[in-house]
Amino acid sequence: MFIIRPSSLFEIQRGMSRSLPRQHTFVRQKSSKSPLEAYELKVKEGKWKPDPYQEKAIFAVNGLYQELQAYTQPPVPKESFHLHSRGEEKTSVLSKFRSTLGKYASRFMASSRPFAPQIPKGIYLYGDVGCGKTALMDLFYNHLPSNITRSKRIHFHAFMLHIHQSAHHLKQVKGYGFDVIDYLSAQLASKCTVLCFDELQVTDVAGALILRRLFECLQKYGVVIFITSNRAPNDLYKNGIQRESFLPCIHLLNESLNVICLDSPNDYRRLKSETEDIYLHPAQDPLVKKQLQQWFERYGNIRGDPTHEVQLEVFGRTILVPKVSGDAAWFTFKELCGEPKSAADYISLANRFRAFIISDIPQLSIEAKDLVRRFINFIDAAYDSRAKVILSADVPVDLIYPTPEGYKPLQSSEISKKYTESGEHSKIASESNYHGNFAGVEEVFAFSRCLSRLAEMRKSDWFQN
Ligand SMILES: Nc1ncnc2c1ncn2[C@@H]1O[C@H](COP(=O)(O)OP(=O)(O)OP(=O)(O)O)[C@@H](O)[C@H]1O
Repeated sequence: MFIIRPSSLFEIQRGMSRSLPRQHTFVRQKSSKSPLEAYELKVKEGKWKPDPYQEKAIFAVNGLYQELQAYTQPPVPKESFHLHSRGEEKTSVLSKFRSTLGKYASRFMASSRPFAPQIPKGIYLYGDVGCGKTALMDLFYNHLPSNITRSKRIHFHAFMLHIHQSAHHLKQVKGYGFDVIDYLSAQLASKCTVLCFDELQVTDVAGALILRRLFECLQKYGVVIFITSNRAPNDLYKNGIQRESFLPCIHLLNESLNVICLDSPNDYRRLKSETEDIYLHPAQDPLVKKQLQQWFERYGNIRGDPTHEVQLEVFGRTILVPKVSGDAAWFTFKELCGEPKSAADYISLANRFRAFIISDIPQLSIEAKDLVRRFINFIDAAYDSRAKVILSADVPVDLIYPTPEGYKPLQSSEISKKYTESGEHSKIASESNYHGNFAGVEEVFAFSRCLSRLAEMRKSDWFQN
């Protein structure tokens, strides 16, 4: 048994940034072309298919590029990112006066215009799965004008994990009166003029509240934001608890960003091409079991590194990886998703292993939100690190969880009826604590995105590198 253990909080935080998959630490390719020119070239060279929906969006993206050519971000006020000045402000009369003035000023700014003057409107690009949102964002990011020297492109999920971690640490050091999000935004603003967030989702009330404050602060410090999401701003955190406290954030997104719907019907991940037979069913079939073992041996190193257990330590917790050989890990679905695991856990796993075998996936009922959410988080992490994933399930992979086409919200009475059904699968499925009429609606959409990713991850060229 091996234990991998970061030694200190510093290590954990460094580990966090090191543990971000390649896509999160995205390196910008510099280019003299505009995003529009780069797009046209891709189509001309036949690398991309012509798509009128994307063309409309790329014109708007190019408009932002042109505005950025004339934009200079105002310097971040020094006191905004000094930990000490904030903590010490309470002591003198003068600083009390300054602090009161500051509060009035910030209240005024927050209510009327919480962003730096002349900041170009960023972009909020949303649409269905696989229609090219990230691809267009990447075109923008890789073809920023030469005057924009500082930029970041971050996967939203990983970014929020980082914010939660840093906020937790800062609150322990500075106490609860400290405006953590403003401080972190100032830090970020001092490092980037343009910030690209890929795949924004809002799934919990804490995230919703952080987001609102974060966007206010980033705009105040003159950071131009580009967001991609599967949801329109007005549909974010729909049916969420205390949604009313998120409405100002929606208002801010609508007001300060150019909201573009990429309503293309194309899911480019599903374009026909050679695929591997890696999503196997039924899981109990001896042939399926044999095939899984063969895949494990193909990516493991059975002779040099016989199958063993590994304990991986992530942020002070231990994740047990029951079967490991070389860079391959094998979990049953229950081991991977049957108990609480965070997105950070899955990101760490995806960074450590090159290939995953996930066996015995049951067909989940709609109320098995926690289980499917963990599975989706795992696939997201594996996709971002380009890991190979081989699955066995009771049913074809498309049927593991309902998709929007087959979705019908359950009434509470139907849910309780399902809970009373006996058997292993209904036991797994009954873990969710949800009791409303919209059980699993977010997860249904998230799962269809997950299927789009799985479609790309079974293509032969995914397996070639
Ligand atoms: N016009 C196009 N022609 C061919 N392939 C394309 C085109 N646009 C995008 N793609 C490819 O389609 C795949 C999916 O695109 P992308 O990741 O940008 O989708 P997305 O809208 O961000 O999906 P999701 O919502 O699931 O994250 C990528 O491999 C991308 O390079």
